[in-house]
Amino acid sequence: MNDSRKKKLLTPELVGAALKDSLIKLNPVAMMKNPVMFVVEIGTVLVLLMVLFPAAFDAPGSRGFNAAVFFILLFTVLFANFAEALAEGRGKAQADTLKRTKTEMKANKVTETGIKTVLSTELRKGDLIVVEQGEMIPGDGEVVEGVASVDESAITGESAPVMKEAGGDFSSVTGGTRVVSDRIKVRITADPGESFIDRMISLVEGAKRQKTPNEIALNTLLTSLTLIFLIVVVTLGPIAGYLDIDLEIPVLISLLVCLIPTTIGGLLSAIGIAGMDRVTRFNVLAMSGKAVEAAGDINTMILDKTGTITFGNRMASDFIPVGSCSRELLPVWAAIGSVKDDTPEGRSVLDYMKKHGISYDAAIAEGGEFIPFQAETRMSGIDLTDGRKVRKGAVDAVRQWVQAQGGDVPEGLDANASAIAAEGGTPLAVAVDKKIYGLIYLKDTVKPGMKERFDQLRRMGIRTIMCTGDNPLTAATIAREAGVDDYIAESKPEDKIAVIRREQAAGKLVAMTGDGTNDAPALAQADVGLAMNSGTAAAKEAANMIDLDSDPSKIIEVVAIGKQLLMTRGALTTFSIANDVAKYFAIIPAMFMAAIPQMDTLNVMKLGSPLSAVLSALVFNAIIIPLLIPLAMKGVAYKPMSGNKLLSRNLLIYGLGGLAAPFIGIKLIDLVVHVWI
Ligand SMILES: Nc1ncnc2c1ncn2[C@@H]1O[C@H](COP(=O)(O)OP(=O)(O)OP(=O)(O)O)[C@@H](O)[C@H]1O
Ligand SMILES: [K+]
Ligand SMILES: [Mg+2]
Repeated sequence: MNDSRKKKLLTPELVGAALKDSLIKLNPVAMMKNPVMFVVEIGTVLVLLMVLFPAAFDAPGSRGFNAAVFFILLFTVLFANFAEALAEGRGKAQADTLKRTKTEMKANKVTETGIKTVLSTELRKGDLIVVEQGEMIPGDGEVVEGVASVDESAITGESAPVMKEAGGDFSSVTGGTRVVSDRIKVRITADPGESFIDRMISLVEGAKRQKTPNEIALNTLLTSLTLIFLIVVVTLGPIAGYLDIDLEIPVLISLLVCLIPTTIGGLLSAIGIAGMDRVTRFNVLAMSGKAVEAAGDINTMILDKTGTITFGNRMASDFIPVGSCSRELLPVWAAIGSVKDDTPEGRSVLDYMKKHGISYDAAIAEGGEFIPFQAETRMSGIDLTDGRKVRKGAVDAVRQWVQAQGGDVPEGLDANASAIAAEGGTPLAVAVDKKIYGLIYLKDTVKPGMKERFDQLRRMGIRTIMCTGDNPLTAATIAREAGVDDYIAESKPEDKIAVIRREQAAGKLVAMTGDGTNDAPALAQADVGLAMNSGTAAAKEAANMIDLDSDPSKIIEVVAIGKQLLMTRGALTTFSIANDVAKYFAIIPAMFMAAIPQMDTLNVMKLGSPLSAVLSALVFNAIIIPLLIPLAMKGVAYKPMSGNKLLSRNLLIYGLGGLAAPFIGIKLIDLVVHVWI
């Protein structure tokens, strides 16, 4: 998949398929979706009828000229179709590659009577399966038991295997990937036909591609312009008749086609498709073009800390006893409080014990009531059968829990917690009933290169806010180290949504990246929600983009592509309309010159003859479309700078360029055409 994604823009196969598709797209039913080009198609058919049956028309004019007009018009439509077909082609090719990886697989389904081998297509949401080392994971799901390394290259193109484990934010697995070591039990989360690969196929195929609100608005504008020029040209006939000038229908049709915005009309959908495709080539799946466009206008970005800005494997790296607790006792209670905690943090406590050969009596925990970690309480633990309650969690949460029972806070707790936090670590307090025993030092590191990436975002005019459930001191340290603009500590899932809503209420567009189930509501609320592929199924479901490489800083590229998409569309619209204005000056004087000699002052271009003027303008109008296909596909050049600067620069280049290009182009074409007629 990744290989095909990075393929060159043009291959002979892609061009061949696009040529064929351009003919198929001539079907008027399909053409009607693009009103500008549909008008050109109707004109083409009319002129063809005049070439074939001149006797049926009042003033058909010269047959040779009409035939020339017919061919140029036909190519105008074909060029526009070709642009769209070419943009769609890469996605179709990718979809074919994906479909080939989607073969039927065997699955080991867990049933009441034991493990049964079934076909992957028989699996339904909620089914439990077991996947052994070397086997393909037969469907999307969440690991409910075990840890395994999984080769996800089929979807991400990345050959290094990734760890998947029950409980945490790294529990979701994708059908079609392979377990390279160990064995996991997986609960299936998607019915057949609704899997991640299925969604990916329909995405790259563009099967569900819908016009974005921006595209619809632009289309309405282009259609209105077309309608206005249609009225102008239709009324021109009688006016010319009154002045005793014969304007034949093919000449009027040519004039109309030159005046209506065919350049942008022909390239509009190619620009949108190519923008989506550029996002895909960065290994990001965008669920809609709307999401990509929204990314181009983002003002604020919300990121969570653990796993996004840091690596996210918060591991117990040290134990710091406080008060009268001994160095030996603290890890034991921490471990007893973690025996059933299958979050990465909880498991890391048990790993520490194993690694350092510290033994403890796990039997104490037997029969106890496990208290799972919750983002709301920020604690986890166990209520033992003898009545003792063990808790570990965020320092202030545990402190409050102890104080509520009338317990005291030992000296040194805060100082030690602050010391851990100041290093960017997360301190977890451990308590049994009324007594706090000490701290677990959870270590995590900031991913490299974060500072540069946030600098880049700042230059694009985007403010970054880190939202974390962690304490204010740890949050401040990591925020400083990573270089975010602002941070919010001790935030619960609803706080993230509140921040997003607050920004949105101030008229800002908000992007959010996340991977956890607790991020899902915020991902859904944000204008651009980018979920990590490593994240939970809930997060991926809620988001409108998924990063296959699970690199949250990738949002920077997505924003750049979104901006580039909006700019490309704006630039080509400006160019197209400026072009049409210039064509007006080429054709109108030439058409009326014979009858109104004063028109000659307007005839700045001094074209060979009225007929060669019309043909030259029409040829220019047609060939500008294929000439601009590379720009439409690649997008205009983008550098991080303020929106206003970019806008004025583009207006200058594409507005003035659009005015000048036809004068030069039409004059050159006329020099050649004039020789023939
Ligand atoms: N397994 C656990 N048991 C007890 N407490 C935990 C556990 N995991 C985390 N905590 C505590 O709860 C706090 C909130 O954790 P959580 O994972 O919800 O943060 P978050 O909202 O996802 O933010 P971020 O991912 O940005 O750090 C942590 O800072 C830590 O103090
Ligand atoms: K035009
Ligand atoms: Mg988290």
